[in-house]
Amino acid sequence: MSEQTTHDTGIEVLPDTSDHDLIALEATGAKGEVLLEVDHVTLRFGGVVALDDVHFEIRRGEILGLIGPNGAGKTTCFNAMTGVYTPTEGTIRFKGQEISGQKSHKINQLGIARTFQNIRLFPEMSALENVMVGCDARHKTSVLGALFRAYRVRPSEEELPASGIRRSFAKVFGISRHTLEERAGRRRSMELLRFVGISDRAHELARNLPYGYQRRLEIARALATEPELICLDEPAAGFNPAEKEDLMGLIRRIRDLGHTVLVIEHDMKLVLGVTDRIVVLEFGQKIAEGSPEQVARDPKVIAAYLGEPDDAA
Ligand SMILES: Nc1ncnc2c1ncn2[C@@H]1O[C@H](COP(=O)(O)OP(=O)(O)OP(=O)(O)O)[C@@H](O)[C@H]1O
Repeated sequence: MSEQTTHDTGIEVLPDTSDHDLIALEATGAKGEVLLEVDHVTLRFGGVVALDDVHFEIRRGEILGLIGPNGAGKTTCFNAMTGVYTPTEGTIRFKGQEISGQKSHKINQLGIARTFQNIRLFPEMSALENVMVGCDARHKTSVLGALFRAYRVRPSEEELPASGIRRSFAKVFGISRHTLEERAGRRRSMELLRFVGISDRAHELARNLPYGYQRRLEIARALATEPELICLDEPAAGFNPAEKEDLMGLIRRIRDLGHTVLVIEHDMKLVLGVTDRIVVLEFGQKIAEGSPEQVARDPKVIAAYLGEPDDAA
């Protein structure tokens, strides 16, 4: 791992995070196939039509940007996809299965994780513990199994204690599945912290971490649930240009690990620079969809979102 560095400007730059031992997500489908489908979704809050017959697809392996002016319906769309709201009309399918109306934790188990515009961490837990909570969601041991260490399994050579009576005991009686899962979760959580570039403060309370670290910690925690689709809600909010540059690299590396990425972002440079495709909303309706180049040239997008045509360049 390289050391944390500082630009001449005094801007803190996080270390290169490409050096990690994370194993890529096991592929459960072909790259490019439809992973999630927002199928003609309308969502009303009383008289407000937050989403109006919105239809688009997210393909496996891509980085899709969801953009639009304030109040366009982006967050509502995220919330509908992650079980916070149920569409008034239309449906949402993930890997062909209808997920609209399902509970958030169930949708997470199916393989969708998200971060929030306003960071939501466990402030009194350490960075590492926050990520371990995400890993726990993948554990097989039940609460009773964990309490009574009910299931014991034969450990591999690396999983055995180094020496002494504990090693002999573990060889004869095995190790509880809960203990092994906990150790594996701790190892993986540390790798995830390294992956997002904040392992140097793994043991600090989340509430004491600098803002940029907290944002990355949210991403690490979401990744800990091993999502096939990770949804990032304004991940660059409050970042300086150097941090935005780092974030673009991180988003690409998340995709390279096998995750599909959906990103809501206001920063056009970041969106145009990192996404494969972009969907544009305005007043709850989809007004454009295409490659960053196509979207940046689209007169409707320029008028609605980018302001003057010069801004789109
Ligand atoms: N819980 C709610 N109750 C009533 N209206 C809501 C609710 N959530 C969102 N809205 C309205 O729905 C519309 C879409 O809001 P939404 O937050 O999805 O937009 P957005 O594109 O994410 O905006 P921003 O970029 O400002 O976050 C807005 O008019 C908003 O006021």
